[in-house]
Amino acid sequence: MSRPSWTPEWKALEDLAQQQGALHLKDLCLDRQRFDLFSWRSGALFLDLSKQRLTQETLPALFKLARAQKLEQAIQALLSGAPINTSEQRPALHTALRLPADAELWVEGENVNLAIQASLEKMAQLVERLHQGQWRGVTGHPITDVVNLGVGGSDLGPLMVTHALAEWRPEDIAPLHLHFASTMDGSQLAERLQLLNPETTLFIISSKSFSTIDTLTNAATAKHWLVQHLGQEALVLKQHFIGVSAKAEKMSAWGIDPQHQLTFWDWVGGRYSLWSCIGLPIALQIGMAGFRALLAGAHQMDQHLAQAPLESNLPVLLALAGIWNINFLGMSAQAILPYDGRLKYLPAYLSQLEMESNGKSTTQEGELVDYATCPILWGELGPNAQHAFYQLLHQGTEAVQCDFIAPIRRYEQIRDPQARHYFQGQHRLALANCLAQSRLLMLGDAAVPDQHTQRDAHLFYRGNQPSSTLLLDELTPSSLGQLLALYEHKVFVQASIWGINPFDQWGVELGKKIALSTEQALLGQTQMAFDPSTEGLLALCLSSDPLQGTH
Ligand SMILES: O=P(O)(O)OC[C@H]1O[C@](O)(CO)[C@@H](O)[C@@H]1O
Repeated sequence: MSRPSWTPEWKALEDLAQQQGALHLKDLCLDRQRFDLFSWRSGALFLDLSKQRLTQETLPALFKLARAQKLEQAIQALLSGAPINTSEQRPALHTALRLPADAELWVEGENVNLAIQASLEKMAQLVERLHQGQWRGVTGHPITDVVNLGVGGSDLGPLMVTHALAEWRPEDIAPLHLHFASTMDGSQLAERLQLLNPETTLFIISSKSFSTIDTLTNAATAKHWLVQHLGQEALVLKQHFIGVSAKAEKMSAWGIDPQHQLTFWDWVGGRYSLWSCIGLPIALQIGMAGFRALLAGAHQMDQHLAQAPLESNLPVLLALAGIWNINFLGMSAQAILPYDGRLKYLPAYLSQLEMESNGKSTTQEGELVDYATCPILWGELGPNAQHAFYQLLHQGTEAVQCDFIAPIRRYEQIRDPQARHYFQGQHRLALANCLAQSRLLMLGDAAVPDQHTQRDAHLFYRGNQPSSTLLLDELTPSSLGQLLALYEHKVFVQASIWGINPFDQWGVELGKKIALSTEQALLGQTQMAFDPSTEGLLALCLSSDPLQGTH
């Protein structure tokens, strides 16, 4: 495939950007048709791009670029299980994980859905035992607390969804509290262990590779804590650990009972794995029925991706708006701004999804790109960010594209009418702020005509910051599944247009290797020469290491 930047379609977009670069959003939105022209619905999601700096010429030109880059064929290759992760010679089949139970997907002579359904079944049995209070620790007490030990995709997805859907916890299950510990320095685990009872605590060691040092170090500390309090190492391993990984042999070598191992496949990328048994904490939180509803929502979006024409295909539209901003309007930052506290961990999850997937600078053909790829993506709950970094969005020097995300309806399940009244009032306030902020970012101080009488420069809002608004009818397992699959596919569409592989992450490997040799130096076990800066810092750490001599 030719580089996108060498195609006539790219050149046409550059010309368009030259002609339209000076257009301000406040002028574009004089067109009363704009909302109808630039908004679309799929299932429970409504996407509004009318606050993007798009015109009626821009989108068709972007569709031409997408077609020139063979986007439709790329989507087909993704969904059919073609080996599109070329640097690791395998498919990226997270979409297979959410197929309906009776669907078939044949990849290299095997219907992969059989193994997927069997894995879900084993997961359901473990969930059932814990929900019924039948899983007991070594002293015979039922498990009440489950700690997920994992990092990256083995932490961020389950953490985010578990938090987002906490209200969907079935009422008729045994009390079960979920906790997450990811950081290698042990701070989260140390804090948790102080509050937990070893007799009633179960750990999930969640690691696709089962070789991630962060997770294995936390797991070793957890095992030591249990054995210290309960003795009986063999029983502790059996009764207090579940393993989730693509490497069954490594779980067995660590000591996890095969009955308590859940396995998945190399063709599920870590950051795309919440749909697999890595999603065990989600199923523990919302039950298997809720977990299956999440999968079904994602499948609905997969079908939309496969079937909708590019012109009304939500992931394609979201991706193309991003391509326009990044490659033709020169924006290198993107903010994720949910206006719902339940989506607190969505920005961190999307940071991994987008930046680990598309933070690349070589094409699939091994050439250096001569265009920008993934922007720096960060975010925070919108209402909190208003009191933190929105100042930069409104008056800083950076152009930032923003994604505003909110449910339309909330708190309908609260039975007490008075409490419902107060909470729905709070949600209305959040929605009002969401719409007001995107409007102000678009229009600048033209949003408030009186402001024009102010001449002081420090009061000036320039506006023209583009944003997308994503409204969910309400936040449910299904709508969240649709939203997450939307972003997964947006990432894939952008990667396809940029000609990069979104499914590998070689850029994180070297850091892991050199951390090992650096740890050797901190243990005083290497004569290896470092650079002067690192040597200076190592010397400082070594001179005050309380563990020196005890290793
Ligand atoms: O599940 P694992 O194998 O422990 O990996 C955790 C994370 O580490 C990474 O490989 C990056 O180091 C991520 O891609 C992955 O989600």
